[in-house]
Amino acid sequence: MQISDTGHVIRALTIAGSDSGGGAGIQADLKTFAAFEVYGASALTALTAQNTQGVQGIYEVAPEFLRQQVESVNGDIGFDAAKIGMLGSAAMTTEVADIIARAEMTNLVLDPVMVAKGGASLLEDHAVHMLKTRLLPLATVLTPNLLEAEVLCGYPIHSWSDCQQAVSDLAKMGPQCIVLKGGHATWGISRTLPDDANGAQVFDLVFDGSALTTFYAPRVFSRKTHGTGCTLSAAIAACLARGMRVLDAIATAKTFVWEAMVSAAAWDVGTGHGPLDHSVAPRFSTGIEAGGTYRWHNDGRFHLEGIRI
Ligand SMILES: Nc1ncnc2c1ncn2[C@@H]1O[C@H](COP(=O)(O)OP(=O)(O)OP(=O)(O)O)[C@@H](O)[C@H]1O
Ligand SMILES: Cc1ncc(CO)c(N)n1
Repeated sequence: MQISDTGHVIRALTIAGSDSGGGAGIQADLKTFAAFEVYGASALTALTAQNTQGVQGIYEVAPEFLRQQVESVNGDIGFDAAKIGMLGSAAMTTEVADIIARAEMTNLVLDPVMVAKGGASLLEDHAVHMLKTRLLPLATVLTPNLLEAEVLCGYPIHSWSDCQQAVSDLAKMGPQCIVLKGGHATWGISRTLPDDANGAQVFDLVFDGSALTTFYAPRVFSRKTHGTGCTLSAAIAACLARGMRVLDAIATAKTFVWEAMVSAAAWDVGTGHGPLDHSVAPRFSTGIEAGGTYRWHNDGRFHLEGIRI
């Protein structure tokens, strides 16, 4: 376990849904915290009966009981960072916003989970307004995928300039930093990316309110992508808990997801969209500067474009 300068064990809290299949949600978050040697606590918003093929059922937790879980953790263990994942309902979204606002929490990573990989809805439509107005302003880092960014912005995102417009509009809603995840970019959008002729690159576009930072990594051609978003946001939270700068935390988290995806290609869990391998060792990025374009190199790190290695 990592110990802080003041001598306490570094802790992170996940407020999210349970995935019985173990690949996404709370389970992915706790495995990720452990990989980063951060003590993980959890508060469950919902239980899903889920596997690599899809979501078979959802059992909602009462919002008051979510509050009780957070109070139990906060009153005894505490946490240095938190991540929010699946919220399920508008009532739960409001409850979590109230809890977070009152806790005056720093280091909050908000993954605006809306739909599972198989297509099941994980957020009521009318919760989106609450998410936008109550939770986005409290986020240190917001991590929408393309579909989630489209819902939050209210327009389709079909090109690189749409992506730039979207992160700028999302920043106006209050989060300090936005990571627009490009994992779901279709071949069409990939062709419109700078310097990507055949969609072989996956991009993430980061905006901190003043500068755009772009990360490119080689696309991993794998069906084992269940829980990539949960793992990314949990890894960012773990890195923030450890005291890392936001951009270094994002680059480190991306590296972890990429390595976990590549490693998972070697084995099978379930018959559908398999989970990642959370047992890979994190590789820490440092010195990532706002405004740069970073590209993955086969030494396993992101390098600033134009710099010889
Ligand atoms: N095929 C891929 N190859 C390499 N990196 C990928 C791939 N798919 C996703 N990623 C990366 O994984 C991270 C999560 O992105 P993604 O767009 O899949 O999130 P998500 O849709 O929220 O995930 P989830 O399915 O868990 O909800 C991003 O950093 C993205 O760039
Ligand atoms: C519980 C849960 N949270 C988030 C996701 C998104 O991957 C999922 N599939 N299941």
